[in-house]
Amino acid sequence: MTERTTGPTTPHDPAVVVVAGALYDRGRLLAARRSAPVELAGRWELPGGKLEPGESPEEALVRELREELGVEVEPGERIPGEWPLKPGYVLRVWTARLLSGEPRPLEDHDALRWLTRSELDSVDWLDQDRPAVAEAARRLPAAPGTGAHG
Ligand SMILES: Nc1nc2c([nH]c(=O)n2[C@H]2C[C@H](O)[C@@H](COP(=O)(O)OP(=O)(O)OP(=O)(O)O)O2)c(=O)[nH]1
Repeated sequence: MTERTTGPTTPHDPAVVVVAGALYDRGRLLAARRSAPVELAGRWELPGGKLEPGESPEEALVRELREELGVEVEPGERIPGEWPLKPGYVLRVWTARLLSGEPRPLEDHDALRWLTRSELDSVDWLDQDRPAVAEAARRLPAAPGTGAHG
């Protein structure tokens, strides 16, 4: 897909909102490795994309995860907070539950991994995503059958 090279042009322009999903399945969180643009390629993120005009964040999330991963998801709660990305862009994160399909890196990504809480540090997250991932991890349901709590 095309990459916008500029964000808002004046300080009064609202930031572009990037909606990303903390997609949970069986006690694991989905991490996606970016394949583009070059400055982000190879680093890991929460899949998602830009909110389009007239769309709710939940609609954007469902659309982006369908396009990028080929799955249907049900958005849950917003994870409180807003994280700055490049100038003029902010990241907001919603939890999401997999309804159908097995995620595949169809667009923007070249690898996916399901991570348990103890595996979260095993991938090289984008720096700007780390606080969001930490918040997402706090909400990670315990893996079934582990007896783990908290
Ligand atoms: N989706 C997503 N993008 C992120 C994260 N962290 C981060 O810096 N970004 C950046 C990468 C991109 O510059 C921008 C989001 O653009 P995108 O390329 O994923 O969104 P999109 O599908 O709507 O874009 P486009 O290709 O249609 O232009 O935010 C993240 O966790 N998730």
